[in-house]
Amino acid sequence: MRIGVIGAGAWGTALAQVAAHGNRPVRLWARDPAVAEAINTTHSNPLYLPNIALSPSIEAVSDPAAMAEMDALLVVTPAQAVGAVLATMPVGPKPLVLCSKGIEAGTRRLVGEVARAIHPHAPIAVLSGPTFAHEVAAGLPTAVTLACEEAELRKALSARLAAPHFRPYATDDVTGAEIGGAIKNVLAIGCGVVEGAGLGQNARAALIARGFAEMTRFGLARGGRAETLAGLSGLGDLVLTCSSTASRNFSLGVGLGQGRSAADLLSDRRTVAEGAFTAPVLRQAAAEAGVDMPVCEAVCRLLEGAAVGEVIGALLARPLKAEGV
Ligand SMILES: NC(=O)C1=CN([C@@H]2O[C@H](COP(=O)(O)OP(=O)(O)OC[C@H]3O[C@@H](n4cnc5c(N)ncnc54)[C@H](O)[C@@H]3O)[C@@H](O)[C@H]2O)C=CC1
Ligand SMILES: O=C(CO)COP(=O)(O)O
Repeated sequence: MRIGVIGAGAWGTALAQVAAHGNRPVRLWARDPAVAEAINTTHSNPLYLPNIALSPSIEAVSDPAAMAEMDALLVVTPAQAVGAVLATMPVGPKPLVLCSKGIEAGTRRLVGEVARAIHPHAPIAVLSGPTFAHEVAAGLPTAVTLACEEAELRKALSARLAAPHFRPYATDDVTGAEIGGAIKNVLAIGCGVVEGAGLGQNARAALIARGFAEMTRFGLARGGRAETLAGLSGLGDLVLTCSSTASRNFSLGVGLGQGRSAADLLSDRRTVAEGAFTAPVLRQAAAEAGVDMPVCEAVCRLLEGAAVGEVIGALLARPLKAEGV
């Protein structure tokens, strides 16, 4: 199975490196020809994944037509760009493996739903989990969820993408896998705020646990399964992203917690902090589904510039309730 990767940011490049293990040929599409040129000439991606030597069997291209020869395509652009980029790609009946984490603004569709609408003949899979790109690219042990409704394809993709340090766990719950990855980015911003404002470890653990209850409520309402939400792509990724400044979302939250504005923090970023885009869409999607998500709502308010003390105070002053989802 010849693998093509769409998107040469940190995660697309790391996934190309995984798929190229054992010197298997992989084609990596970069929007910017200069990025493709740098990858081909230096076998590295200094802009998005510095200090990692890439396999010479990765060939970078910037012409979408070059992806026509591939057997399966991994989609790894920022979530808000998936629709526009996929519309330019020669997909047809090729499987699409969605690796971006988010919900599309305006339509409130998960990335898999966006792909299905544009390429209705392409089978859909989702690869998601606790995966900092630089660790995966450095060959550190990593496990992911690989979701696909079609059993044969699920098996084939798992076998093709597995590597000695990279272990996919299979499920047919595509929706559940997508929802975990999208929502954890919003919650990670909240945990970063807790860190930046010095609110302590108890508060961070409370936010992770109550945030997970929100993720589960929303995931079940959209048709995902509880076991997926409690797995690698849900709880696993939530714990990772809520624990480290290696996360762009957590770091954004740290800045907010220190009193800087979202506009200021986002203005000097080349790399994507998906939670900032997902939060307002999630607020609408939750209202539409009738799901109460107070922690995600608090993150929206913080991104809009509300004061940390006021937002945390309002969260804590909510009526007391029973624990559970
Ligand atoms: N970096 C990580 O550790 C992980 C990231 N992800 C997800 O993968 C997706 C991509 O993230 P990264 O690779 O980290 O992003 P990045 O910020 O490193 O790079 C983004 C890439 O997308 C390109 N890009 C930006 N806007 C575009 C547009 N409008 N059209 C086409 N290309 C565009 C940029 O040129 C760049 O190549 C996100 O949804 C992220 O949540 C998932 C797992 C791990
Ligand atoms: O999705 C990720 C880890 O699984 C990467 O997290 P950040 O986008 O917050 O860096």
